[in-house]
Amino acid sequence: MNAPLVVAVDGPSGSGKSSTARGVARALSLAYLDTGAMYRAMTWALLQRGVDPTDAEAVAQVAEQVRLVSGTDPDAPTIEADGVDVSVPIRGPQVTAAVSPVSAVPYVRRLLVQQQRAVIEAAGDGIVVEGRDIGSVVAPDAPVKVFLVADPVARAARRAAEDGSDDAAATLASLERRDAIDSTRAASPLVRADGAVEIDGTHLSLEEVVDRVVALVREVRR
Ligand SMILES: Nc1ncnc2c1ncn2[C@@H]1O[C@H](COP(=O)(O)OP(=O)(O)O)[C@@H](O)[C@H]1O
Ligand SMILES: Nc1ccn([C@H]2C[C@H](O)[C@@H](COP(=O)(O)OP(=O)(O)O)O2)c(=O)n1
Repeated sequence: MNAPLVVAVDGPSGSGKSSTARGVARALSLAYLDTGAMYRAMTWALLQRGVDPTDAEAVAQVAEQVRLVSGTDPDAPTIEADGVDVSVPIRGPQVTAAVSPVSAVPYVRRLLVQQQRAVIEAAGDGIVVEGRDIGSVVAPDAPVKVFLVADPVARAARRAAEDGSDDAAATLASLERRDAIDSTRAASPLVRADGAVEIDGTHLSLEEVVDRVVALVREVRR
């Protein structure tokens, strides 16, 4: 059996990774994996257990107990932690504020990268995987790698609209704080992977971004 086709979509917060990856998966009948949801679900489970997310040693000690299950249907992605559907609470402000330090802990990354590779191997025809280190660490051999960027002000405005917040300045500050931690951490920082095609979605519609990625996939499939 051939290895599944992997489409890696990386980029900073709010650049459009989830929407683009789901759109591409739908257009090409591929599976979809949101690795950010896994880091968020891990963070949720640690907070539930009373672990201080900035205490790297405690985080590493408890992380192994957490059982995550990711559903890969782009029309209805799911994420469970310890048997609980956490799709809603992982988007809340407590998890958003705590996820960057948790995802900077090398042991957490080792655990989750292992699980992500298992999901990729189990994907039939192929899978669109989105996150920060997919093209650089999780699937460096992916034949299609996209680095999606957008102007921070546009990213914050989109995210604030999505969250129903009228405080775009606060959203921008939170997003820039997370960008800074995610890009400067020692373990798998957000970088443009070797061979990744950069797409700037600031002035493109979601459909245009999806079409560009679909075209990249069709090129490698020819
Ligand atoms: N090219 C685009 N044009 C306009 N809005 C977009 C575009 N791409 C994404 N969005 C919107 O921006 C918000 C954040 O997108 P999302 O896919 O969640 O980003 P990420 O996964 O990178 O955090 C969503 O509300 C989404 O609908
Ligand atoms: N492959 C990944 C995916 C996400 N992360 C971290 C970095 C992010 O701050 C958090 C949350 O990721 P998520 O993609 O849900 O964040 P946004 O929705 O883009 O704001 O997880 C990571 O370190 N590696």
